Amino acid sequence: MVESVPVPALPELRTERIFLDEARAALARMHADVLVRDIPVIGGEDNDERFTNEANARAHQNRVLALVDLPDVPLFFGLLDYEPGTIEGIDQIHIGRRHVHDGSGVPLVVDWRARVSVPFYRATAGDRQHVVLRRRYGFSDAAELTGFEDEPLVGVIESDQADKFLRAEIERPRTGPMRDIVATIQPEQDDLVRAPLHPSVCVQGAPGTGKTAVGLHRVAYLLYTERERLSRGGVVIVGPNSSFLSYIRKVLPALGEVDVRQITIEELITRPATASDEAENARVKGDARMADVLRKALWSYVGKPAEGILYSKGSRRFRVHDYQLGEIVSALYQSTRYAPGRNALAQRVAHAVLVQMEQSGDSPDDRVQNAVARSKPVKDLLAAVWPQVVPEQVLHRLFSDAEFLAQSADELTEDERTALLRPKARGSWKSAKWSVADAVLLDELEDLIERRSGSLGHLVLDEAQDLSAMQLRALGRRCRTGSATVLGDVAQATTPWAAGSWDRVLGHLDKADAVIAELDRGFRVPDQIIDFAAKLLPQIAPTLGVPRGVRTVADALSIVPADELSFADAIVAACRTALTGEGSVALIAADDQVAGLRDALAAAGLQPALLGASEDAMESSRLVCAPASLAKGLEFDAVVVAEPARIVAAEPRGLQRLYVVLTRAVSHLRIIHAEPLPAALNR
Ligand SMILES: Nc1ncnc2c1ncn2[C@@H]1O[C@H](COP(=O)(O)OP(=O)(O)OP(=O)(O)O)[C@@H](O)[C@H]1O
Repeated sequence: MVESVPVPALPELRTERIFLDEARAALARMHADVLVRDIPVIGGEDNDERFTNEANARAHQNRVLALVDLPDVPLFFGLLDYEPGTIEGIDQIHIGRRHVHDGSGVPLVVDWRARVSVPFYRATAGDRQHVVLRRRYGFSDAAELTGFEDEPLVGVIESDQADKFLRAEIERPRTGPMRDIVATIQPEQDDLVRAPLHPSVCVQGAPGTGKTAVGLHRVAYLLYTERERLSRGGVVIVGPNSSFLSYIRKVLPALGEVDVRQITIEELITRPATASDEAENARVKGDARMADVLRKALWSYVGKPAEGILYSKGSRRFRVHDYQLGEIVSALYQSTRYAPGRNALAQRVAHAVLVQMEQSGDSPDDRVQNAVARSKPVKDLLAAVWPQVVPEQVLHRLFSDAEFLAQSADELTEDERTALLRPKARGSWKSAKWSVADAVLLDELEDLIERRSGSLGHLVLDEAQDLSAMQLRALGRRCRTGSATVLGDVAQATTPWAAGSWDRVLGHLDKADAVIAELDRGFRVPDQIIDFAAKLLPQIAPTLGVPRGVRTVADALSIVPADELSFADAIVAACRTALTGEGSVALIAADDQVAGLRDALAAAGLQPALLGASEDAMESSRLVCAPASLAKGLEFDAVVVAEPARIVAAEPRGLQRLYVVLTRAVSHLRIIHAEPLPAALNR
């Protein structure tokens, strides 16, 4: 949406407005038609029928929601004039967020995802793709059509129209959650949005290059082209925390997609955390070597049969010797998951008994074999050599029994093993408390015991640079046959357990075949701010180049020294100045400084909202106080950063955190400091 376009000759604008009204009316009719349409119901009560009926009802409900006309979302944003004869019967198409047709099925608005819409994003004067003219519309915040600008592609060399619109769109003041970029997707972004479902895609991108936007539009695109395939497994977007999810939650519904789960990894791995970890503890628990530790720990429950078994039927006795049992156990050991291995042991022992029954003249059938497998001697054998275990039991023993840990974790260092041990963990595994990192280990054990069934159709991982190897494995298990879109920036990896490189991330996720792409045009952040923040790159990500800016903004960056006494006043003054401009403002500070500074702002009458305190913090006030740990992925028109040195000192990867914090501003960044700036920024 661009408001500041020149208003063209009035009659044509009037014609366009009438067309917009017609399209709106047509959408309302489509919505009404779906509302009254009967949902097919299959008779019968078994699971298949119930599942089909539920799926039909859900599809109907989603269709109804997708056709709701959102009052502040324009129905179309562009138009293409094609050379006559390019598309049968139509020379002109309006392009919008979804398809709208009139009562007789004639398209009024074509979905941006359709093949014929591609030239809207790709055609240039040098490569017209049969387009004669591209039109872009401007709308008010209430979605009223205010004007349009035409970009002829015939008889011109190249035009910078697109850049003008892009800049206006980026700088349109923010009022809360993220909005879509469907009207101004750039060619390099469009490549990724429209990449096929398989293979998976991994995008490394500097701050503000549009990774999150690309991921969300890609989901909308894939749901358009592959809806059937994806509806079976579903699509899930995993984001770093609930503030971030709240920030992105409106993008897909605005694109007509209402059936995508957007959750944190903790919500996906559904064990609620009741304990917390020190950073070093969590780092070890997230390390890829833990997969091996858990595998060894679990399989160490399987023992060597000390004696054979005797099965009695009437007056007859059948014996399976210890060496025979040993051979069966060895053949099954680690050849399958733990629980099916246990079942197979019972069946194979029973089979050995059956063979003896046959040799003695009986003709036993499957029922007899099952009865033997469930008999007391076989049950006793299982309890002795292949006991039933649950994940909590194994993990609790690992953390509380130093000898057991040492046997299972020979690849960990002594210090790492010490970090895992809980000296006071005396009680039973049933009453043990588990942290977020433990939940991921329990998830791994669960899969080692019994293979997880089902697979998502598509998984989007945002800020994936922060995930541990063990988290990535857990995510990969949920998407075994589906594909993934992995988004992130290794320079923004703030967790001590971060996997480190995209090759490693993709390996742990079991998507090593993914295509790795890079976005390097930073749309969000003005050049002056990018160049300043990029001074940190040689220290935090020496292999990455400096992102390319696309715009400069007057007075984008100012650095204000203060002393301890005037520090809070300087923050208040900077926030006040920022609020004189349009759009959103954030004060970002080290987590332990936020409460005090928020009080100072409140005492000065500025009424800031606290990010993380409620889902709608970013909508409830123009001024938000953001703890540095929650700023990732977010953006604000103006940002005030308090005391960079405190942000750096707060955590092991403080410089990475500072890089994140410095790259949140769309127009203005003010840095207030009483302590010296970190050395890297003074270079
Ligand atoms: N093609 C575009 N048209 C308009 N705005 C865009 C475009 N691409 C990106 N932007 C804007 O740039 C900003 C950054 O986008 P986004 O949050 O997707 O970037 P990111 O790469 O995920 O950033 P970060 O690494 O900081 O999380 C958003 O305001 C987005 O709307």
